[in-house]
Amino acid sequence: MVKIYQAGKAKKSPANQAIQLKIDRLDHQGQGIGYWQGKIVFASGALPGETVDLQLTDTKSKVAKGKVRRVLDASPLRQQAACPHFANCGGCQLQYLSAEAQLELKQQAVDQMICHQTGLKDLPWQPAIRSAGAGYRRRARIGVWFDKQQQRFTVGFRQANDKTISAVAHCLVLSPVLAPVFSVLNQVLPQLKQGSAITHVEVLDADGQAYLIVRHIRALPESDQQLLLQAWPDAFWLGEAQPGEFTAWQADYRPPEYQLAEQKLRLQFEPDDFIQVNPEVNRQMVQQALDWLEPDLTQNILELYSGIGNFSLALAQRTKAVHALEGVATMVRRIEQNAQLNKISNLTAAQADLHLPWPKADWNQPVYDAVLLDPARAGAVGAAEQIAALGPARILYVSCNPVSFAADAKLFLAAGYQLVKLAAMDMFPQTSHLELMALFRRRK
Ligand SMILES: C[S@@+](CC[C@H](N)C(=O)[O-])C[C@H]1O[C@@H](n2cnc3c(N)ncnc32)[C@H](O)[C@@H]1O
Repeated sequence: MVKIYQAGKAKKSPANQAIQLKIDRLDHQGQGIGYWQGKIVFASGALPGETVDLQLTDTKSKVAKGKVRRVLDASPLRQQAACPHFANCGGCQLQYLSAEAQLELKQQAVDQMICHQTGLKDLPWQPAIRSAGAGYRRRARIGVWFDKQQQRFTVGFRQANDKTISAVAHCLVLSPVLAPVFSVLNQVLPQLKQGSAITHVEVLDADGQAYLIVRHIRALPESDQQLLLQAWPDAFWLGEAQPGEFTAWQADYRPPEYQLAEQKLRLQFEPDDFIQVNPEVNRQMVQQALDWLEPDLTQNILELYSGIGNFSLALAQRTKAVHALEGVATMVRRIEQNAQLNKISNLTAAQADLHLPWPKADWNQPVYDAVLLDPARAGAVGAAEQIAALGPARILYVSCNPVSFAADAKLFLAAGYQLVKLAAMDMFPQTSHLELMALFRRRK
């Protein structure tokens, strides 16, 4: 089909427009909200009560977005960001608030959003699970960029809303075990023959043992591998030539694992398996799931989105039987291996895409006392109705996205469940993200 070019009306670029805005409240993504010329305006970097000089980046008929250029009247909650990379790095958007204030404002914003979406009032909030504001991340992706013209490497994180890598020498939220990564890479990369083949390095702190997974788009010669190994000999090093294809570089390599000390459990995993990023919050979260579900040895539990068995093993220790479903087949094998490793025999697992209509299967029967689900950010797309159709007395929902949680909660409420407990879990301090745990009970 021939496309005829028609010149549209010249639009005024919003990029040049700056406005003064009074901020009313924070939204669930940590952005300030204000009103201007009949539009709702989302102001990144602004706090409730502040007046800011805002650079508009996008305007539509009813909505606009912008970035704070200058705070004209600051909130008493505003503080100096602790990290020198705050202005450029894409990671920790809320550092201009204390960890306490971040959690309080995030919970308030999520409360308003859930009430608005579900029609509920007075949500049954329980005490939040808190976290240290620094050094909590056990996993991160460190970007590597080679500038051909200047023959120079940049090691760091992607800048906010940008593909450019911003040089970082120290990361506030990364586990201290992984802190050497920046100096090690900066020192060794220029010595490599094929250093420009490295696009990023994934780092992992598995209960104190550092792992470095080097993603390279061309083969790395043996001599380059040796230089990397020598630069941090206590770490385990792996190469990743293709996404998901890992080669351990050391003969004494052992797969990463973490422990859940309260439950005396060990969980092994592979470098690309999902694990919860904040080990201290994860430990408390698993314990809280047990406390809220109160499993006993007469109960059958269905667990959905089970990953490598983070909740499954702990549940199986306290119940008659747990059946775990997970979309990634390799992680299903990992649950089974982890069950063996911990001598647990009442846990079964299977692979299923839970967002498709569920098949007729032994596990798809209304025989469960409780269902635990912990979906990815998209939420339980299409699964919520199928869970409710099984009719468990209790549903425990762990969510990393309050928006998809609110949509699913609405479906559970409509299917006859009551929200009886809700708690924030500060899994990602300094960022706008908030993890939630909710307990639903079927009305009699
Ligand atoms: C937030 S993680 C939780 C994993 C585990 N509960 C934990 O605490 O480590 C979500 C899990 O859901 C799985 N998943 C994502 N989409 C899925 C789908 N459509 N069907 C089944 N599993 C899915 C992912 O592979 C991942 O393991």
